[in-house]
Amino acid sequence: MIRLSAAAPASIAAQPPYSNILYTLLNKKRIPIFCVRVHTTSLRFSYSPIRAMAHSHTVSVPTNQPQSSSSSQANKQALISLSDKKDLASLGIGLQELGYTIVSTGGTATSLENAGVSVTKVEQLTCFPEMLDGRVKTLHPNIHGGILARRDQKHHMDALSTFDLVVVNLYPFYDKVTSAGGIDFEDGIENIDIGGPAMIRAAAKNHKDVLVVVDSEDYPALLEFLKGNQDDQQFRRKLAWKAFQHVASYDSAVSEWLWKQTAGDKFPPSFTVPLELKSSLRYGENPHQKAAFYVDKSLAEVNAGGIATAIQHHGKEMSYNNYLDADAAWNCVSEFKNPTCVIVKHTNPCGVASRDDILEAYKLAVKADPVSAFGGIVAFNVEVDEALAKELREYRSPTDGETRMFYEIVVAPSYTEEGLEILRGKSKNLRILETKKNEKGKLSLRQVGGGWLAQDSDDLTPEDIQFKVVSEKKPQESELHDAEFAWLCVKHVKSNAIVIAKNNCMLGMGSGQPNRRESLRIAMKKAGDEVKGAALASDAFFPFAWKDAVEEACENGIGVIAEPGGSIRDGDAIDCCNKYGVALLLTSVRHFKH
Ligand SMILES: NC(=O)c1ncn([C@@H]2O[C@H](COP(=O)(O)O)[C@@H](O)[C@H]2O)c1NC=O
Repeated sequence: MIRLSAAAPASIAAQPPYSNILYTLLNKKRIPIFCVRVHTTSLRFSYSPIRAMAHSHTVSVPTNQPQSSSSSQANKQALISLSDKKDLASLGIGLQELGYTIVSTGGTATSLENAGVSVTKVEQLTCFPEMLDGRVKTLHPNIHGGILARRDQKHHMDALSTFDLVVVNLYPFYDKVTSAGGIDFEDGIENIDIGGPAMIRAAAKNHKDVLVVVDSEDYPALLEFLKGNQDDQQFRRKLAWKAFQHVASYDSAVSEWLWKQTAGDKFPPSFTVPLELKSSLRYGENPHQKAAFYVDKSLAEVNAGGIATAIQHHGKEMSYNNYLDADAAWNCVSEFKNPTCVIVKHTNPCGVASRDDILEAYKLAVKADPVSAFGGIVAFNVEVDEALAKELREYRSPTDGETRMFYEIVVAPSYTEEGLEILRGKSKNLRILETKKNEKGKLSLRQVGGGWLAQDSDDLTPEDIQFKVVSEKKPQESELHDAEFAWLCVKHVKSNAIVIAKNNCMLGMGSGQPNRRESLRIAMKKAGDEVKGAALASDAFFPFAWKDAVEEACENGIGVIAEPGGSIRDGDAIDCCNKYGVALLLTSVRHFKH
């Protein structure tokens, strides 16, 4: 072993990674390396005065580095560090053919070598082995200097071995913390990648000269780009944008997970929602509005079900309004335990029916408001089989008994093969969606000008609520059941909301009126004669009773009323119901939907 002097062979000193090592050793003394033995094919060095960390290492001279056929790629260097090694071999071979020197971390280097690609190990540049069980591998000036050096600054470039390409993907933190059975805290911490994001950010910052790739889908485009002799800053910028976005989403998952570990409030002082483009839409709510649909990639949304993750089996592409309506229909139908059909128009359920026989439920849901149901969204909480699909295809509108019902979308948790085939035959445009039941307990976010409102999703169902009888008339078992059914429906109707229901079927509803009395009148008109003895649910209390909504409902023969109560005139509502012999139930729960 000899002490290295400034007289080290110039031929070796000029070659990366030796230029780096020697630069470090001789000029800048950035790390405490003490001895280097120079062979024709290796440098042997030892470093660190700390006994526990003393090492002796041999660095091989990469004698078999293929030379580029294209002179523009000669002496180019790529840094590759990948947890997900998908398509690594083809990338490595492609880069090697282009004459790139490849520098890699442990597992990545092994995979590349197994694929017959020559690799320089990161340690050869850092003169330091991976330490702290992989917590520190690439966090070293020789790596980050090589990524961040500006080509137009001489003092940046002096004796630095630079990287032209950085390909990194990160520890699979997201997959680990969302895996079945979860992950314990210590494992979660160890799966937070530190060195990877540092390299990605450095390369993305210096994208003018350093290409950065975080997604294996981009390997083919990268190789094509490198094969061409033309630079394209737009390509580089797009990769840099993707790199920062990748790290931002990664960090948002880490921070979301960590916040949960603090047992902190449901509403953190700040948080980031990672969104991924699912599709660009033809237009927004109206044709002059451009639009796109994004899937929420938060940890809270993993396997949470819902319309964003639905599989579309058939039909025209989903539109902006289709998503809103399908969401409303699915949210509503998912809440029912018995086989149920919900038909939605403009986000309001206009038909809801539950029956053991889903065919019957479907027909009753249409019958509730056949005019509105036409062109609506039909949702089921049970599988769509051949018989149901035939009914959907053939059923004629009860308004004229002739026109076949037409729908924009059918949503269900599953379809039989036969059911799907029949629905596909109904229309080439009919969108057929399959999705999973929504999870409860999620945060609901909604945009207003300049901000977002966050709240718990409204998960309360009649089982969670006490229907307190406050009238002299006690409801019969069937009336109580009707009130509960109406209650579950009214929760999904836009305020002011009134629903009239009987025998597991919505008979009429009034939605979105600026006064409750108007909603009541609309609901009663739709229910017609069937209003007699039916249940009425109101999403919020009645501010007035006499000569107002309560009395009007009683006069028209409503059998039972369910409302939250809480008005200073609750006494009037009770007196009014007592006068007309109507049962009045107070729920103490309001279901505004704005
Ligand atoms: N700490 C470091 O210096 C470091 N440098 C690279 N990594 C990560 O290590 C992974 C690759 O490791 P390997 O090549 O040993 O399979 C990559 O996901 C990369 O992001 C690191 N690990 C995590 O922080």
